[in-house]
Amino acid sequence: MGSFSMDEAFVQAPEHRPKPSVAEADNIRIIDLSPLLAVTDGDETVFDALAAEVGRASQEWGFFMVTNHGVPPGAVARAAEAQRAFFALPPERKAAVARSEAAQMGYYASEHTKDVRDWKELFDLVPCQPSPPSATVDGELVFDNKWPEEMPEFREALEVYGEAVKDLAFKLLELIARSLGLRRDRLHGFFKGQTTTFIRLNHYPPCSSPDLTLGVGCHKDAGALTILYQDNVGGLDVLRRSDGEWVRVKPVPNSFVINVGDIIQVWSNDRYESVEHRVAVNMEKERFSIPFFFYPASSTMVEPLEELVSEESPARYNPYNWGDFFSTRKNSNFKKLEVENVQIAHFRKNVPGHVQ
Ligand SMILES: O=C(O)CCC(=O)C(=O)O
Ligand SMILES: [Fe+2]
Repeated sequence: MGSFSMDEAFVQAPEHRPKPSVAEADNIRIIDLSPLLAVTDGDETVFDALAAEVGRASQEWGFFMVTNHGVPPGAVARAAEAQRAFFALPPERKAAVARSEAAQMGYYASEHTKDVRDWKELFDLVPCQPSPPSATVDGELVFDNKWPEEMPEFREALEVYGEAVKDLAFKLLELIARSLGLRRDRLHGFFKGQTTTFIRLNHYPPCSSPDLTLGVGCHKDAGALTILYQDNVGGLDVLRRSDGEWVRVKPVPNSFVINVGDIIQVWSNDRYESVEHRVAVNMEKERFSIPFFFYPASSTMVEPLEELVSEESPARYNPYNWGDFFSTRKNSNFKKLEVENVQIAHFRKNVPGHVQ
């Protein structure tokens, strides 16, 4: 990998540093999606049972795992192989596809989460490249993929992977909608046209001081859903709601971790809450992960769904424009900021009797 050496930019405040040992999470819901493959359009019972499981997990934890999800194991293996090959390239070849503030897809080695540098390098790409002229968000962000030269297999593997995971994303979106008592396709409209969905390849090199730093600082995912592949090293920690403890999510072969994001929290008017998570690093092993950030169209106004709002349960958030939110976030991850990053809490209404 490149040359990461420990310096103060990576050091977390004492309260954010990982403890020397983090308990493994138990009771995580692992939802077997194989019944979905068998469901015919007329048979809603099986679908509803899965939706109920997704609903319970989203309430209790804000995340769950899925198996038998329909993404071919070969497509995952090839994407993971391409990822390893890319990060093993010499620094100058990675620099040739570096992302910039204006054109945000590509390679990057100094991501910040809440103003502390993450111990990782990454590569971002969009799964569905828009046809020219390139799509922009708010006239600012350019979503053009940068492909490394002389690595056709890298591009091919990630395009195939992106298509397959996109299918899973829509299945999960249907389950979430149904779990909230809505029509299966209730949320589809937000993902029409040019979405802001992107795929991130993460590489966490071994670290000499894993007690001081994090691969990704604690955060919540801002989008709708995250579909995360992780290798078998481990390091993803989630904040357990029942007791506020950090617990480690043990890698399960052929599974994905699904995070409920902030947008679903807002759409559901707080029935579901997005999960706080972070990544710990270790001294011996590098780690790889691939989050697929399922994000709506940039023009989307995010607000509690009208079906879930009533006199007894008034809207807890003011509407916000996703494109503006996203570009502000992306730019702030790019560099250190003097001000607090934009959060959904900034759009929370003061609802009488509701203590948050
Ligand atoms: O690497 C992981 O397991 C999670 C990464 C993550 O949370 C993120 O990129 O938002
Ligand atoms: Fe995340």
